[in-house]
Amino acid sequence: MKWKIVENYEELSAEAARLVAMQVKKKPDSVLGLATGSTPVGMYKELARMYRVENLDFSRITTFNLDEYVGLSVDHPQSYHVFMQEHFFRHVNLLPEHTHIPSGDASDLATECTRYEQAIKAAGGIDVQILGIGGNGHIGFNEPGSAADSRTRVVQLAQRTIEDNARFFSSIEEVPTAAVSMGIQTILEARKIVLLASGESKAEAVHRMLEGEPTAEVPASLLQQHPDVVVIMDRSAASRLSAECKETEHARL
Ligand SMILES: O=P(O)(O)OC[C@H]1O[C@](O)(CO)[C@@H](O)[C@@H]1O
Repeated sequence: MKWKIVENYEELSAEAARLVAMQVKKKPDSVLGLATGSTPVGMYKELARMYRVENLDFSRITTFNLDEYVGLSVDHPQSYHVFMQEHFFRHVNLLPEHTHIPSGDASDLATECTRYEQAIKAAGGIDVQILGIGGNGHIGFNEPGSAADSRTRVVQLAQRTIEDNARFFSSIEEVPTAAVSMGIQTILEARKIVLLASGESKAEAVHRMLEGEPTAEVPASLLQQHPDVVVIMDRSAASRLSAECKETEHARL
């Protein structure tokens, strides 16, 4: 894995957007894997600026989101469908039929998961997958204990994730307890992975991801087996890395 430590959230967002923009220019019909959560919001804002000001063209880009809450309709204010519209899709020239997010309110969720996997394959697989990281080391909604060979499926959310995400709902009781999520294997099949981590609350997970043994207990550590992962983190997220790890950052990128 390669990593880069930047000063703050603004720099993290700019660096992430720069990597995505490079991909979009290099391959205008790229397939991007997208993430929700607060971390990538700044990256989406910067990409929207690049579209407006620099004519970065998304018209041939296809996107697949990592996950969606079970039970929320596509127009629920806390659904990831609405999140993506608000933070990214409506600000750029992505075609609606090119954007994909699993349906968390499908009547048959198992069929929905299979359909989603097939859609990713039919699109030719994911070129660049953007990831955040949970405070417990989850990626997508693959909570600790998720199998390395897991694919898109219904997952139960860990108590910590429910607590972490309660800030987006009016009460913790409203946070869904399950989600449809791409699996670890689905994520590992992306040709390139860019993981973003910001803030002290991610420091322990980042340390275990980069410096711990790969283990299903820290799903992000399973990324160590992927040949092309870039981690972009700010100083607070990097605060628990060993001195050696911090010093080698540039050599490793
Ligand atoms: O960026 P945040 O809001 O800290 O969320 C981190 C992670 O949590 C999730 O939003 C799910 O809880 C992931 O999709 C994301 O990667």
